[in-house]
Amino acid sequence: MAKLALLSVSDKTGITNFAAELVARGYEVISTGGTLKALTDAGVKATAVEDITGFPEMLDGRVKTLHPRIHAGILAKRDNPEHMAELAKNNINPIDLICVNLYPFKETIQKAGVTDGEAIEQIDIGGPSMLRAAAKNYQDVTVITDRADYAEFLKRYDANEVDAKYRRGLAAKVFRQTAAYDALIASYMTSDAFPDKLTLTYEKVEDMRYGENSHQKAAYYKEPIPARYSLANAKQLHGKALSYNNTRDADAALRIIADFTEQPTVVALKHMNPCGIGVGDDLLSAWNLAYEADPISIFGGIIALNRKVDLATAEKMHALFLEIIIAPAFDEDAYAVLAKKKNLRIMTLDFAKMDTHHQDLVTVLGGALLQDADTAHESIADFKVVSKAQPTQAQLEALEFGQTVVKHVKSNAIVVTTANQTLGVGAGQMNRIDSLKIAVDKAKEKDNFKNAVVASDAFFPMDDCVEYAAQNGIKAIVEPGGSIKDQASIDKADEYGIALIFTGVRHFKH
Ligand SMILES: NC(=O)c1ncn([C@@H]2O[C@H](COP(=O)(O)O)[C@@H](O)[C@H]2O)c1NC=O
Repeated sequence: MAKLALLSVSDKTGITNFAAELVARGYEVISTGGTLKALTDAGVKATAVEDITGFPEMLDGRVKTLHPRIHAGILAKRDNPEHMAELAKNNINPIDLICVNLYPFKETIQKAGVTDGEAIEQIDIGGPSMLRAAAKNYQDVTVITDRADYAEFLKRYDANEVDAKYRRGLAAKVFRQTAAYDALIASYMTSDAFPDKLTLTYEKVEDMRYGENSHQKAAYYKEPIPARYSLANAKQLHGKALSYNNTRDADAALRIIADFTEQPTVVALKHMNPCGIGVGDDLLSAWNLAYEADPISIFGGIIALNRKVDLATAEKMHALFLEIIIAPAFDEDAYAVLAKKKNLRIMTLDFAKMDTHHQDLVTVLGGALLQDADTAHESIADFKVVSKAQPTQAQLEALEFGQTVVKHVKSNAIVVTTANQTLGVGAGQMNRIDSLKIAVDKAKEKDNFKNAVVASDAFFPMDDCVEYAAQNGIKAIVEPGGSIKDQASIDKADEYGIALIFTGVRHFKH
C-alpha cells in the first residue's frame, strides 16, 4: 500500500513542487478543494478528500476533513494491533504525512473594513484538528506546517533521516503554531485587559548576537500585529543590527519623544534614561539644547528626533559617536552625511499616529506582571500650588516640561530643567536626596541654571530635598505630594520663599 500524504494549505507557495517530490517518492497525495486544484492544474496527481471521506465538502468549507476516515487514519497507532484492526475493519488507510497551513486569520483582521463575519470565517477548524492529531501521533506521522520545512523533509527523507526525534520537533512546532493562532483569535474576540490565562504570542524577528552582556543569549520577538508607532515597525536604513541593549534604549527613546509632539524635539538617551532633551523652534536648536544638556553622557547615545532630519542637524550628530538615530525621515544630504559612519544605525518610523497606550509586561521569577503603560500626563491646569510663593508663568512652563520628562527617568527620579531643556538628571538612586543632588549639582554648571526648576517623580519623604534645592538656587519645585511629611516640605519651601506644586500623580519607573 502506498504511503498517504494529506496536503491542505491556504498558503500554496511551493506546494505543487513539494507534492510532486512526494509523488516521486511514492506517496499518494490527498487534498482539499483549492489545494487539489492547484496540484492538478500543475499536473500533480492527487485524490480529493471527498473521495476518501465519501462526503462532499460542506457548509462553505467549514467541514472538509473533519471525518473519521481522515482522523482515524492520522491517529491510529501503528504498533497497536487493535488500532490497526479497527482501521482495517472500517476500510480506513493510515495517513503518514500531514501538510497543513492555516486560514490567514492574522492577515484577514488587518484588512481595512473587514467585517466580524469575515474574520470569524477565517478561523480554521479542520486544519488545526489535523495538525494536532498528527502532532500527537508524531511517532508514526510526519506533520509539516511551515513551508520552510518542505526542503528539509525531502532532504531527510532521501537520507533516511525522518526519525521520531525529527518528527517530535515538527510536532512541537505545530503546538506552538496552533497556540499562537488561538491566542490571536482570543485577543481578537475579547478586549479583556487582564484575562485569567495570559496567552500572549510573539514572532521571532531575529536571534541577536548576545543579550544584555556577551555571555547571555538573546532573541528579539515582535507582536503579531505591532502598533504602528513601535520599534517593530521602524525601518533600519543603515548600520549594524541593533543589539539587545540598543533595542531597549531605542524603545525608551521612542516612549519619551512620544510625549513631545508640538515642537521640534530631540531626545538623547543612555542606558534607558534621557541624558538630554531639547525642544526648539527648529530641529537644530532642539539638538543644540539636547546636546548641551550633557555633552559627556551623549557619547554613544541613542537619539530620537521628531522632525525630518536636516543637513545642519545631521552634521552636528555626525561629529559625535552615536549608536542609533531614529526620526520620521532624513533629508537626502543629511542621510548622506550620517551614512558615512558604517556602523551607525539610522532608522525611520512613522511618527504621525502615536499610539502609546499599551500594556507593559515584565517577568519575575516564576511569573510575570502586566500593567497599563504610564500614559498619565499632568499639565499646568493639574498643578496645585501649596506654598505661599506663587510660581511665575515661566516657572510653570518649566515645571510642566520637567514633569513630562521625569516620568521617563528611573526612580528615584529628579530632573532639573528649564521650559525647553533638561539641565540635570538624577536617575535610579536608592534615595531621593541623592538623585536630587546629582541633578542639581549637574544643572548648576549650566549658564541658564537661574531659570531652573525641579521635578520629582514621587513625593519627598522629608524636607531635605526642598532645603537642598532652595539652598542651591532653585525657585520652583513640582512633586506629587502625599507624604505624611508634606507639611515639612511646604514649610521649608515657605521658609526659603520658593514655589512648591503638588500634582497628586506619582510616576515611579523602576
Ligand atoms: N473544515 C475543514 O474540515 C478543513 N480542513 C482543512 N481546512 C483548511 O482548508 C485550507 C485549505 O483549503 P483549500 O485546499 O480548499 O484551499 C487549509 O488552510 C486547511 O487548514 C479546513 N477548513 C477550515 O476549517
